[in-house]
Amino acid sequence: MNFTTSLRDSYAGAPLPLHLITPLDFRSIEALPASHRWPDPPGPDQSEQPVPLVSLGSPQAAKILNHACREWGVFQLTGHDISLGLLEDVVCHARRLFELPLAVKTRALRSASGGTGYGMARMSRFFDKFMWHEGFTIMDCCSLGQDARALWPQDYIPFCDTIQKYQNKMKKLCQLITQLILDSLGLSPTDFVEWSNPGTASTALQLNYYPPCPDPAHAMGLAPHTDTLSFTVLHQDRCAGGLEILKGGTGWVPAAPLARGALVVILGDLVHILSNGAYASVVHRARVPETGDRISVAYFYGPSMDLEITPVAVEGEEQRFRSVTVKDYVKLKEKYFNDALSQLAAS
Ligand SMILES: O=C(O)CCC(=O)C(=O)O
Ligand SMILES: [Fe+2]
Repeated sequence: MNFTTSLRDSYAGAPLPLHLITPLDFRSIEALPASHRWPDPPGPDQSEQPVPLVSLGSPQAAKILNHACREWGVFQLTGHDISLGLLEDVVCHARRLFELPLAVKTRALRSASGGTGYGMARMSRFFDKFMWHEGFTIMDCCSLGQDARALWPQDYIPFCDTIQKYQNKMKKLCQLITQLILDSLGLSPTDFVEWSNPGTASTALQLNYYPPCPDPAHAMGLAPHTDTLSFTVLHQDRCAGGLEILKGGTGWVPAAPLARGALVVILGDLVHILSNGAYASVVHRARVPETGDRISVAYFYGPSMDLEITPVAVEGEEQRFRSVTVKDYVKLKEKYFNDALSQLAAS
């Protein structure tokens, strides 16, 4: 029998009420409702240097990655082998999904204690206001088939095929990124096997949709948060009005793709813990575009839920965090959200 916990199981203990799962029917809205109006979110700082660019295979890659992880907690990635065609296909399928009527999308609604399917961002319960966002989360092929069949009973296969192809490619890319990150922290090949075993890795794919908004300046696409696992690989369908990251000492910095097909890699809490705080787990948010809609595709990647993470020892430096298993950290994040890291502080 397999006792290994999956990412999906770890949500089962915290059921959500329906009003925190079902998004608004955005297409029927003519003015921004009070429930979705955020008190003047501060705007981005356009003067900051752009997010560092790591080109896989370039002789500078390791050096730029090291700098980006320490100073930014985010980098753009080019030189990967995810084709523009596949990136476009996955966005096309996401658009086809989000353009379905709400009554059809709710056939694949996330269950109260589930992690997969259609619905609001899970973090909605931590905020007073609702976000201008709809999401669709995929964790394994079993729920993917079931949800896709509920959406398109006669025609679900093309969606499943594209998603599976994208997940397979992403998993391989994430193994490579994990290796680069662990190398840069001076960890060994044994650590790499533990952190990036494709058979036990924790992964989730999240399709994000930000519909056209009557008052984008006062709406919030995704509220400020850090990602929980090792890192997230984000594909954005357009360059305007989207991802912003909070850079220490500067403020919000836009992180639109610098080149066609450039992916954004956002470091998460697990790498922050592993690096004893040296690598930033970057706070980020998504704004709503001024015009039109926006789609982003986030692939969350981490090690087995059973792996125990202990910060790397650096001579002369105190250990900032207690050791924690991935599954216990996911539980802490579910309970404390943006305060989860401080719960782990070594006393
Ligand atoms: O849509 C974006 O740019 C951000 C998405 C994101 O942060 C997430 O899905 O966790
Ligand atoms: Fe995120």
